[in-house]
Amino acid sequence: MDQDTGETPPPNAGKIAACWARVRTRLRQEVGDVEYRNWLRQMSLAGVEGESVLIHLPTRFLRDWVRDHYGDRLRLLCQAEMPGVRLVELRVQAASRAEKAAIEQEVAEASPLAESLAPAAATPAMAEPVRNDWLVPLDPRFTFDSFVVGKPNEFAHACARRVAEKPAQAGFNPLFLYGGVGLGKTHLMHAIAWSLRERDPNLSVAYMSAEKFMYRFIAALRSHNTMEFKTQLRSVHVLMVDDLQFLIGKDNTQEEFFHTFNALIDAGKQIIISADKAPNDLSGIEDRLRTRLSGGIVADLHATTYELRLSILQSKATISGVEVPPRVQELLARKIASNVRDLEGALNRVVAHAKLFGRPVTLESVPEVLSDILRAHDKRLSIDDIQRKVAEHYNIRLTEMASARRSRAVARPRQVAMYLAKQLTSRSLPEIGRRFGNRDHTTVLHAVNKITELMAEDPAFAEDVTLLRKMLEM
Ligand SMILES: Nc1ncnc2c1ncn2[C@@H]1O[C@H](COP(=O)(O)OP(=O)(O)OP(=O)(O)O)[C@@H](O)[C@H]1O
Repeated sequence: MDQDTGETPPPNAGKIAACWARVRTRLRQEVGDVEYRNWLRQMSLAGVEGESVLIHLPTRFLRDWVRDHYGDRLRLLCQAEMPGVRLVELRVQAASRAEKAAIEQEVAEASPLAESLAPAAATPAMAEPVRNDWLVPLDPRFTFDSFVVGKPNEFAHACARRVAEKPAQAGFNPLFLYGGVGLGKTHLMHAIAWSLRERDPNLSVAYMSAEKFMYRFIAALRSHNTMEFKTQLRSVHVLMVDDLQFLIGKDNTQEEFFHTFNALIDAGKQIIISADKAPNDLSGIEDRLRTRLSGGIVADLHATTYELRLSILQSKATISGVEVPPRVQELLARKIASNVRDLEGALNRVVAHAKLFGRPVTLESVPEVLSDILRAHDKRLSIDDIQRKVAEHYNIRLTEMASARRSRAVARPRQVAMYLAKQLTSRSLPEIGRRFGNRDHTTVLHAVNKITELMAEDPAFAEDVTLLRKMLEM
């Protein structure tokens, strides 16, 4: 009689149990103790039905994990040990008391390697994930769906997707994301977390900034509660730490992070780190930590390209529900090249303005709404730039800008260039004159007045000059 269930086991149950024990042993030998302990030891044999072996696992996440990572191997071992068996069926069901006891027994007999893990890491985490709100403040906007992929971020994005689909895979652990400010590191980390939690709500995913890690650690030290801090962190399945560069020079916190990192990686948990630089360029980080940080995959987010900025604007404009004409998107994508955060900020302001005043977004209204932002991002236009662009536009030689020739074919473009130099740079009239073949400031003034006049008289000419100006401003 089974003491746990009160049922009489079927006659061949002993034989099947022995076969199952051999399957487990062989699996353990093949994958190693650490991997076995993390992913496989909670399997329990539920029986054999026809040609199928039924195996229970306590959570959907574990069931999927075992199926995806060990399914084939498990089937082959079962076929080898149990004649007549062709299939393995994995089901989600909590283990009975007897099964739990067997698992505990197995943990007690675990290898020296498993026992040498930091004590807190030995907590069986899979069945009872520790939930701590401070570990997971995720931004609902930062998902894979809202992340726009382009050349500069496609590798980092592909790595993030991979980790979200198959966490803790060899070669992808840790995942180290780096890049300049506002390029999407945090966004990608949150997207991984959302994706993992969507697939298994029981999975405990911890996301925190390195700064938060430090404050929590210091608070734990002060309250003599470091054990709880360690236990909380080491019981998670996936740990994400954002802006690791914050730990530079914080020796004690770095040391603690190093131990947490090791304990989790050795226990087969996934770690995701972000920083502003690649591990090798993070000066002030201990060499041993640097080495471990580079031990998985390192992916960088490059500065955005015009095309990516445009795609991001298109995507965010659609979400905003306000019509943002393509020309306005092009203007913003050209002007605000620093990072996505700034680009988003500019778009948000344009959208908020349109909603508040009920006015459409136009190419004319944007420079006004964003005057401060655009000024800050203005590339300093030089008189050289203007002369080159104007000469190119009117198909004359650049040297004509400074020549003494007075024929209309060169004099008018020269006047346009002087006019634009006055409009688009902060140079004085005498300074501009000097750059146009040492002309007097009154000649520049005359050019400015003449062009203003012609623009008022001739719409086609005005359009031409306005176009030139826009091209220069972009
Ligand atoms: N490819 C992208 N698609 C959509 N939005 C993006 C993309 N890249 C960045 N963003 C947005 O830009 C903003 C800044 O991104 P995020 O906070 O992830 O940058 P970061 O690299 O973590 O910056 P920091 O180094 O300052 O922490 C966020 O609102 C994010 O949603």
